Amino acid sequence: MGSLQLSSIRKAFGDHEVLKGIDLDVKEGEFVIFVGPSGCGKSTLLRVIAGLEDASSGSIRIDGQEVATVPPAKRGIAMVFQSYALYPHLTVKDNMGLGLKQAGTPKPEIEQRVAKASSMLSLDPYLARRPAELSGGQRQRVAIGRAIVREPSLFLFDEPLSNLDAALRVQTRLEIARLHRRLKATMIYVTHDQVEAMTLADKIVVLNAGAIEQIGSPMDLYNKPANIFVAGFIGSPQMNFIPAEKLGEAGAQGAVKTIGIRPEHIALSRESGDWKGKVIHAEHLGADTILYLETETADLVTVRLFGEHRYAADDIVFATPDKASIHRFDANDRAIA
Ligand SMILES: Nc1ncnc2c1ncn2[C@@H]1O[C@H](COP(=O)(O)OP(=O)(O)OP(=O)(O)O)[C@@H](O)[C@H]1O
Repeated sequence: MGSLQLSSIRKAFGDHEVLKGIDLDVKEGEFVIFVGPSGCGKSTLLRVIAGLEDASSGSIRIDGQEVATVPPAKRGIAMVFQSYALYPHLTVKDNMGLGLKQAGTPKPEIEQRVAKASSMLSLDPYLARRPAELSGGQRQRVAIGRAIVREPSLFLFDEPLSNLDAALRVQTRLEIARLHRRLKATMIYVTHDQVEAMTLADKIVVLNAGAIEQIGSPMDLYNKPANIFVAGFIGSPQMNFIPAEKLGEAGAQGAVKTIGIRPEHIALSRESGDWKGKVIHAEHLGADTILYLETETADLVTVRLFGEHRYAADDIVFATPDKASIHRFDANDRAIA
């Protein structure tokens, strides 16, 4: 239960086409994450799957059944929103059970399903409280609990962690990962947080201006980005891009227009190396040191070194890219294998 196929999904608001023909195959039990810049259509795509928006054209099949004309409540989907969307006057327990009650589920079954979800999410101590008496993280767990009790075949999450502070985000992220392993349910999740995407997803869908740029596992996208957009979007700090002609490679390999090298794939030395440069800024993060260099070949090269290093602004250094980790792109920004 819980497979999803999207074919040629288009969505326009007036004459503004927000989704430009989306094809996607999600297998039962998969954790799929949509990422992309603000406004690229992530939330709209999720809302179309949920039935909260109608697609302008295209087909949506859940477990092989076309659902384009099936109302949201009948799609076997539960959605968790960034804003939690809890009822303030109801207790945690009643918030979690409300959907089942409205669907006419017998009371003993509601009790049993709420108890199970509550224990899974460590919400037992809070069942009698109202949302105002909970922290943001606890509220989001209640919203997730409300989704779980419905035993949907498909969970949809719309930036569920973005209202939480950094520590709670990590904790709730781990809870969602554990939940996915326990429930073995299909989950589709929208985020603009790369770390969430890289750590939770079986499969990441990178969207840009209403179209899919690439679909792949987190490590596929990191190691084999299909184009400059994906290469620049996945990985932080961002990959360095250098016009090939500046490196003298264009002559040797005519099709190569741009060279990409990730900051963590560049070695640094004070004595010798491929590119001479000057440190214009150094960020000492403890676990990492991030250096921004001005070099003869590129205006700005970002280098990420593991651990602490004593480089400072104005130091003269030599940077050497790891040859095996270089990405090459053609004139259409596509990766050259
Ligand atoms: N109801 C609507 N009416 C008109 N335009 C809309 C509507 N909903 C979304 N849009 C537009 O569609 C585009 C995609 O919006 P969407 O919310 O899907 O993007 P997103 O990728 O989720 O962005 P963000 O990361 O900022 O939430 C935007 O240009 C937005 O302004």
